[in-house]
Formats: sequence, C-alpha cells, structure tokens
Amino acid sequence: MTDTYDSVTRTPERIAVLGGGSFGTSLASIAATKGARVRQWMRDDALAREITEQHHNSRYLPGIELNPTIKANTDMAWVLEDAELVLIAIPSASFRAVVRMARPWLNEHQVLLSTTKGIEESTFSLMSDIVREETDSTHVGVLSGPNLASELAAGHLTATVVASDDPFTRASAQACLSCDYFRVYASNDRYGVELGGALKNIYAIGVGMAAALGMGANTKSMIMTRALAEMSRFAVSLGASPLTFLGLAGVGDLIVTCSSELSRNYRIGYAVGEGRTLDDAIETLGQVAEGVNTVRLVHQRASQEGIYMPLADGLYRVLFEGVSPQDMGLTLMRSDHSSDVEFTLSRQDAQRDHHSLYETNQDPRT
Ligand SMILES: NC(=O)C1=CN([C@@H]2O[C@H](COP(=O)(O)OP(=O)(O)OC[C@H]3O[C@@H](n4cnc5c(N)ncnc54)[C@H](O)[C@@H]3O)[C@@H](O)[C@H]2O)C=CC1
Ligand SMILES: O=C(CO)COP(=O)(O)O
Repeated sequence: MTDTYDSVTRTPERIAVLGGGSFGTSLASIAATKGARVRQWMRDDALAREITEQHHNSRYLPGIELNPTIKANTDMAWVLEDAELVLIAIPSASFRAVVRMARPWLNEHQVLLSTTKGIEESTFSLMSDIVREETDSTHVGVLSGPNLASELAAGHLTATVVASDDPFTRASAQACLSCDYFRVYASNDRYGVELGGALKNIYAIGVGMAAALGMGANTKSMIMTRALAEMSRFAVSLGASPLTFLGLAGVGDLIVTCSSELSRNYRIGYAVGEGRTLDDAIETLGQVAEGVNTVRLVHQRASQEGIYMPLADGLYRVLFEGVSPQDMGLTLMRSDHSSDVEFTLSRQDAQRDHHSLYETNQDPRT
C-alpha cells in the first residue's frame, strides 16, 4: 500500500466525537491532547457538563482525568459544526439511528470513522456500510485494535488499525490520533478490520466462561488459537483478507479481549460460567457487550453460508439454548477428530506466505 501518511498535508483541527461512553471519551481525550478542537456529542446533559466542566466521565471512565479542552454537549448541530473528522463510538444497536440524527450536519468532505465493534441485527451490515448508506461522505473508515478504553485513557502504550480504501481517510486518522502512547497503523482491508473487531468479542465470552469454570492458561490458549482460525475462516469467506487476522485488529484484539477482566465480553462470559443467567449478567454489567448479539448473528450467518464455526455455535447454544458451559466444553472436545489438521504447507507455500505477510503488514510510514 502506498500514499498514506504523506498524502495528508495537515492534521485535522476540528474533531467531533459521537458517543459519551468509554471509548468515545478516550479517543476524544487523545485528539484534544494533540491540540485539536474536540466536541463530543452525547444524550446525557449531566454527563456532558461533567466532561466539560470537571474533565471526568465518572459513569464510563471513573478515576480518569480527561483533557480539559474537550467540550461535550447534547446539541448535535453544535458538535458537528465545521468538523473535519467525526469519530462514531455508538453501540451497534443505535448506530444507524445516531448517524441519521447527525446526517443534516454531515457533508461529503468530512472523514467519518466508525470505532464500533459490532454488526447490525436486522441487516448484518457492518458500521462502515451503514455510514456509506446513510451519508454522502467519500471518506469512510474504521478504527479497531487492542484498545481497552480505560487503558487507553490512562496512557498505556498500544496501537490500532485504521482501515479504509481511501488514502485520505487513513492518513487523516493517523494524523489525528497517533501520539506517544497510541500508534495508528493503516490498512485497506476495511471489511477484515471491522469484522475482526466484531468477531473477537464472541470468543472473549468463551474464554470468560472457561475462566469461571477454573480452566487455566492451556485452555485459554487453545480457545484463542482456534478462535483465530474460526474468525478468519468466517471473514475470508465473506471477502476479508486472512492476513488482517494476524495483525492488531485480528489476533491483537483477540488476545486483549480474551485476557483481560476489563473486557465487558469476557465479564459476561465469566458471569454465565458462574451459573448466572444471561439477562442477569447483562444487567449487572450495565455497559454494552457487543459479543452477545454478534454470536447470534454469526451463528445464523454461518449456518446459512455453511461455514464451520464450532466455537461460535457452541457459545450460541450456551447463551441462547440453555446448554451448560461444562457440557458444551465436553461436546466440543469429543467431536469428530478426523478433520483436525492444523497446517500442511509446503516450504514454497510457507515462503510465499511469509513474504506476502510482511509486504502487507508494512508500516506505511517506513
Ligand atoms: N470500551 C472499550 O474498551 C472499547 C469499545 N469499543 C466499541 O465502542 C463501541 C461503543 O462502546 P463504549 O464506548 O465502550 O460503550 P459504553 O458502554 O461505555 O457506552 C455506550 C455509550 O453509547 C451511548 N448510547 C447508547 N445508545 C445511544 C443512542 N441511541 N444515542 C446516543 N447515545 C447512545 C450511551 O449513552 C453511552 O454513552 C462499542 O461497539 C464497543 O465495542 C471499541 C474499542 C474499545
Ligand atoms: O474492544 C475492546 C478492546 O479492544 C473492548 O472489549 P469489550 O467490549 O469486551 O470491553
């Protein structure tokens, strides 16, 4: 991939963030710390005043000091006024409704980036598809990677991927958000990056369940590794690049979401593994865990398309059909072994794949 970083002549100066939750707030704080004018839209007036006046988001990012220049507001027109780049951090269930609400103040020159890791229930659309359908922007992209919001807001070093087929979008997002603790890589596999972010949530629920059942690191590693094969098989059959799954938005995000108790999806799985009902687990969490819906949608789509997804199917049966996690674990382990082949590559295949991996994953700035 060429012409990414250098094609932006200047960093976007006016940023709008839609969403007052943990991730939108973390990204708002980064952009503001880089010197941009940042306006953040949310429904809750009290929360908007707290962010603007006290520089905290106590509901979604307790204990984190935000950049004091962020101005949060419930007035969409004011937030989007003159915005050059818009970050959309709204849960998938409300994403289309909020984009429609914003539409009167959006134009084709703005960069519109989804940071949401989910799939629309009624259409199986990814969020960037919704942005394309609902707006006239020619600069649409997604941002996804190992980015737990509270760690990001605390300045722990990490990286992410901005994916778009439009070089201007990729470069604008890199310029807007790259900083000493957040490295932003570019990709043109928008579909793969976006699917990676949505799919890994399913498996974090599974690893959370395994942890609640007292399973150790071997089990977690097995689930994560087979999850990677499964999610990549699904995404590739829908048109994504398999190489994306070896990058930050694939295995990178899978590892963090399956390993950290900060992950809401992991916590849902843990609660169900402890014997709580799904409804009870969701209510206790009080935040969005996209994987619950995603597992339903992916189970349905994989069945329609005939894609082999034993882990996602098993998790669907535990969450929605009352199968116990213990029984599901045994069923998976006892299933037919005859097709359990990991890789059978020739040396030439391996060399070709290695070469194409490193070509594709090259940092566009080097
Ligand atoms: N929290 C995290 O660590 C990360 C989250 N994400 C993704 O970001 C997306 C947003 O998640 P979070 O910020 O974490 O969620 P959150 O649970 O922290 O907050 C959700 C926010 O969305 C708002 N919201 C919900 N429905 C709305 C509607 N109809 N209109 C206006 N606002 C509405 C809520 O009021 C709340 O401010 C999710 O898809 C998530 O997967 C991505 C990377 C990291
Ligand atoms: O996507 C995330 C980290 O990259 C956050 O995952 P959760 O939504 O499970 O908290």
